[in-house]
Amino acid sequence: MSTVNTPVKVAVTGAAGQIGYSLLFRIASGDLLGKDIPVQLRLLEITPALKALEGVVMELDDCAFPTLAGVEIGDDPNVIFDGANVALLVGARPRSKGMERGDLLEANGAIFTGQGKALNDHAADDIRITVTGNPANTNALIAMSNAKDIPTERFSALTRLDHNRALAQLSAKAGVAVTDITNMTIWGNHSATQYPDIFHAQIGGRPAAEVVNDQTWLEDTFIPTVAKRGAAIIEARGSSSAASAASATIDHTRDWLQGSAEGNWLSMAVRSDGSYGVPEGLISSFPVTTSGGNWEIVQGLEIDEFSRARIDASVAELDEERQTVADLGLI
Ligand SMILES: NC(=O)C1=CN([C@@H]2O[C@H](COP(=O)(O)OP(=O)(O)OC[C@H]3O[C@@H](n4cnc5c(N)ncnc54)[C@H](O)[C@@H]3O)[C@@H](O)[C@H]2O)C=CC1
Ligand SMILES: O=C([O-])CC(=O)C(=O)O
Repeated sequence: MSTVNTPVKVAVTGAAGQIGYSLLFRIASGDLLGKDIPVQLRLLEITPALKALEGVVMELDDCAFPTLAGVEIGDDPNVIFDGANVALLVGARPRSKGMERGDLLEANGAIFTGQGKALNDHAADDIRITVTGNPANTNALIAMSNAKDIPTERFSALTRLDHNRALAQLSAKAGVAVTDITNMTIWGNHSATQYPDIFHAQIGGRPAAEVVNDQTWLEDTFIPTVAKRGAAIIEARGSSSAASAASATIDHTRDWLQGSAEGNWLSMAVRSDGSYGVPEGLISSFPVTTSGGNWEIVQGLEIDEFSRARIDASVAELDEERQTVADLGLI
């Protein structure tokens, strides 16, 4: 992606927002690309937020990060995405009072059609795109559909926060370190319908569901806690997850670029090729392995009836979202 002297260009949208405030400093300090890779940040915001963003840039300057090779800011995606090697699409229109799901998809549709086109026309040939802004899966679908020259496998949406939340809940229940758990999977949509699957997860090499051996906990506590964690954070903190979302955005994109660990897999929402009965073309979360900037859906997992019903429910929601944005002419 870069020689030692050429900075990697990382574009971040919604850079003056909450997630941006946690994310930018981590990228600038080398957590995304490595401590010896210079990075140029290219930060996109809407015009009224540019002044706040200037303040964030002043703070980035004041950190004197050795890896930070420059910062560009602006409100035109055609300029900010120019030459970008990595794009983290965080900025999105939040749901406001009285807004229906369809309204939210429409409001974000305008953002992600424009950004998809701008990426198509201006990003570097090796661009990798992570969508964090909600509704993340369908926003990624919109951007992908509006960037016809970018290979579809370069688009992904974030379910790593859900994956990390699932690791944390399972490690607490089983009394093991998160590092003892492998092969966690989030299936489907980044929404309350998502399915965190511990039937294929392992704890110290044994099936996690067997180690826990508590179906009631799985159904009544684990799955709803993970799936509704975003709402619980909003309830407790008064605003949505930001530091953990930034951290997951780094984990997701770093592991995509640098490769997953041998013997483990990750959850990423990527374009379905029809695997596991997920309709082709939907951006759905799967177990994936990564290597050299590419991902592959893990094949051959046995899906029992319990898991099947939950995967199908989340995928049905994604299908409905796709239909809504298709009806709006966004894809
Ligand atoms: N996928 C996931 O796991 C998670 C996703 N999220 C989502 O991430 C998004 C950002 O969250 P926060 O940073 O907390 O929100 P925020 O409201 O603090 O920041 C969003 C920023 O995006 C900017 N923005 C809006 N439209 C834009 C556009 N067209 N171009 C560039 N920037 C634009 C806004 O001006 C604002 O500064 C939200 O959609 C949130 O729901 C949040 C947590 C987890
Ligand atoms: O629920 C929200 O609005 C924020 C989010 O996506 C999460 O924390 O998972």
